[in-house]
This record gives sequence, C-alpha cells and structure tokens, in this order.
Amino acid sequence: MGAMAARNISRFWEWGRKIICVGRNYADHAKELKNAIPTEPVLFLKPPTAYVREGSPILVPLYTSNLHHEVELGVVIGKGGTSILQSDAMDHVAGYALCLDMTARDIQDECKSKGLPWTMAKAFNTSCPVSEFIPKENIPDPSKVKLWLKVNDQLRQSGCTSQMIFSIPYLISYISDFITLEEGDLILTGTPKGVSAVQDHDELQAGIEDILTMTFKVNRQEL
Ligand SMILES: O=C(O)/C=C/C(=O)CC(=O)C(=O)O
Ligand SMILES: [Mg+2]
Repeated sequence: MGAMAARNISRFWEWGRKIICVGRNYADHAKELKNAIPTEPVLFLKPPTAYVREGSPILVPLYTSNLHHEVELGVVIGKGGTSILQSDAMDHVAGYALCLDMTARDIQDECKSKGLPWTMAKAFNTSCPVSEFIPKENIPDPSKVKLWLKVNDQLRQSGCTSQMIFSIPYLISYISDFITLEEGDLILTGTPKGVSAVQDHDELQAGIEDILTMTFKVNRQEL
C-alpha cells in the first residue's frame, strides 16, 4: 500500500532526465550547412520539457521564421556511469527511440555569428518529438539503422547510422568522461543531410526502416 509505482524505462521521457545532443555527426549534413567535418563530437543539451509525443503538435516558436526538422536516432541509457569504456558502452544502453531535433535555424545562425550558445534555437518546448521506446533487442546492430523523414508525404531525409562520424560506443564513452550518464538519459546522435524548413499545418512523418513510423503536426505558437 502506498508504495511508489516502479518507473518504467519505456516511458523515459517522463523521467525528467537529460537530453544530450550530438551535432555535425554526419559529413553530408555538416557539408550542407557549410561546416567543417568535426574532429571531436559537437555537443549541446535540451531540457526534458523539449519532449513531445505523437498526438500533440510541434509548436513553432514565435521568434523563428525558419524551423527545421532533423531526424535522428536516440539512444536511451539504461545504466548510468562516468568514464565508461567504449568496450562497455553498449551494456549501458536500454534501447532506442526515433527523435526529431527541431531547430530554429535562423536563430542558430544568429547565435553562431555572435558566438552565443544555441539554447534558443534548440531547447524550446516541443523541440524533441520522440517515438515509442524501442527495446535494445529490436535493433541488434545500431550502426546499420536506416532513418527517413517526409514532409507532407515528400521525402526530405534518408540516411543510415553507418554514415555517423562518431559511433554510439564512442559517443557514450566521450560524453560520460565529463557528464555522468544516468538511467533514462537520451542521446540524440545527429542528423543526416536533407534538413529543411517546416510550416504551420505541415505533417511530418518519420521512420526507422522495418521498425516504426511516427507522425507529428506542426502548429505555429499562438500569442
Ligand atoms: O552548425 C550548424 O550550423 C548546425 C548544426 C546542427 O544543428 C547540428 C545538429 O543538430 C545535427 O547535426 O544533428
Ligand atoms: Mg541535430
């Protein structure tokens, strides 16, 4: 009686944990935005208030006129740790999720030109649409996962995690050297090329080949 219900990792987005994002992890995307190919992972954070689930809309912040989609594989941490060895990294993974890293590109460009952090461009409410939890067993080889995204039925992004510059074990090890990973954290592993602007009333559909699809509506935030 009165015992707290056990938390279920399959609803990790309700746990209030960190969302750690990797940028420029696909050479074709780094090139399309005219960035150099990184020699070390580029990292930024989203707060847990960024999560949005199917059935609720992605809200376009009032301050942007160029909101971009970025489809990404998310890695859900099942066992926390600090200074995790690459050889042990996959033991810390509980599963995966399909994610969008919604990005106010005009604001990001402004922040970049002023040398300011990307928080306003990347961390706003609903900036992290997320699918159902995918148990680890359902993706035996996360280095060969095909991702795609359509806007109003038109294919915009199609890529494979084999194109990632830094692998999932490398990222887990690298991040955990200076940010302790906790159960329920999510790592967004970067986006392939094809990012583009979305508009009010657009429908975004994204998928992991043979595993799942998800659909989100876009709505401009109201005053
Ligand atoms: O450097 C830029 O102009 C943009 C970088 C990103 O938005 C990075 C990502 O979030 C990504 O590559 O997934
Ligand atoms: Mg991204």
